[in-house]
Amino acid sequence: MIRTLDDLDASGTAVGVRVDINSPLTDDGQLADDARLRAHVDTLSELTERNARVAVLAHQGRPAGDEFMPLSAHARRLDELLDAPVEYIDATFCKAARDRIEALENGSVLVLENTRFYSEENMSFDPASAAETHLVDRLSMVLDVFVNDAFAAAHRSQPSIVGFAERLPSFGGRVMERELEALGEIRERPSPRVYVLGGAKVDDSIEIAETVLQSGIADTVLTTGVVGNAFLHASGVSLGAETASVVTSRARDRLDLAADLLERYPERIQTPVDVAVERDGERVEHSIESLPVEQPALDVGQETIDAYTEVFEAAGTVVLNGPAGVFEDERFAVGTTELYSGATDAGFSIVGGGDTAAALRQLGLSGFDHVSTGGGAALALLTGEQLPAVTALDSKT
Ligand SMILES: Nc1ncnc2c1ncn2[C@@H]1O[C@H](COP(=O)(O)OP(=O)(O)OP(=O)(O)O)[C@@H](O)[C@H]1O
Ligand SMILES: O=C(O)[C@H](O)COP(=O)(O)O
Repeated sequence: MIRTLDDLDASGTAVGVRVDINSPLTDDGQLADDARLRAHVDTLSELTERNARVAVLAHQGRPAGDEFMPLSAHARRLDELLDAPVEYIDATFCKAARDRIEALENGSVLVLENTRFYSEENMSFDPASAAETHLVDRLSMVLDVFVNDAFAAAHRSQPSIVGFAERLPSFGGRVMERELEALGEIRERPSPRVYVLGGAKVDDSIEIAETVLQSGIADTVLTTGVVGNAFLHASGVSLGAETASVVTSRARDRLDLAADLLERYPERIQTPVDVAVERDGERVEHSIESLPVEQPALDVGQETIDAYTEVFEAAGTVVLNGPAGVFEDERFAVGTTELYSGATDAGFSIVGGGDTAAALRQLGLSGFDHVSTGGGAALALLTGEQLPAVTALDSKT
């Protein structure tokens, strides 16, 4: 069990808070979505209301990526979202940054610059080595305690995620606490547990299917999206050249594993029984028996939706990751809309995945028991992995 804000006497202390506000950006570097910022409001407000001096640490994008940007827009948005004053400095751990932290008034917030502007933050370290990095070493001089609220980056062993717990009294923030509570005890959630794997990360999803089936975390895996097409292809269904080419370009070396899983778990993996394609500008559905067709399969069809919805009705827990079709096009958002809505009928429904959460907002879907802020971190927990951030916090409790 990690220590939480309930265990922290925050008043007057300088608290370093690692958050994950890595967000989609517009072409001119503005925030396209602020969901991850809003998620951290509880933790940050609680600390400022309790008179702490708060230094926010966060990353945005990856080096050389399109979204590798300063955190100035994030700081402006946090200033709007929080009642406390929020400042920004384009430095992370140099003397100027440390002086600003020391000069902070109780109850105010300073957003430090993108941690990934510094090379060490883009590498993996064990906690003891992470504690020796320049970022952790220098910030530890001016911080009294550390709060890790960055659940969505908890699967990374980067200095700002795992290093501070070696140097400072460390606690999990409210996002970290809530996510671990909802996702950490997946084996305790009511069965049958059903995983719906869609989207386009085919190799990852095939591996997840193997882990959750083998470990018994999932009773049933339902496949949709390109993942569903990949399982169909692996089972020998001739989908047509276009769909097969999307599948093989996405699944580099895991199609054999998909075929193997279908043989090992014939009763526990379901593949689509029909698909939707575009013909003359219209959505047209085809049963699997009537394939191949020339056009690419862009969504699951109505019979698949009905069959999967029936599985949800008897499910104790449903975990969904990845859209069921090309939801960006209204004609092919049917599978995603209906399956995600149907899943809310299960005893407990969990949605994970950064793009998935964006799809839900775009399609106006809600009513889930838990929508995770994490993509990779959520899936890592839902396949039973131990997260480095949690190990670091745990070891110091
Ligand atoms: N049948 C299909 N053919 C082509 N593309 C598809 C199909 N079904 C879904 N997609 C695409 O998959 C993409 C999303 O897949 P992705 O695996 O990135 O989702 P995610 O798991 O929510 O993401 P993340 O793991 O990054 O949070 C969407 O852009 C959607 O258009
Ligand atoms: O968006 C995410 O999943 C997290 O912010 C982690 O980002 P990363 O995959 O670039 O480490």
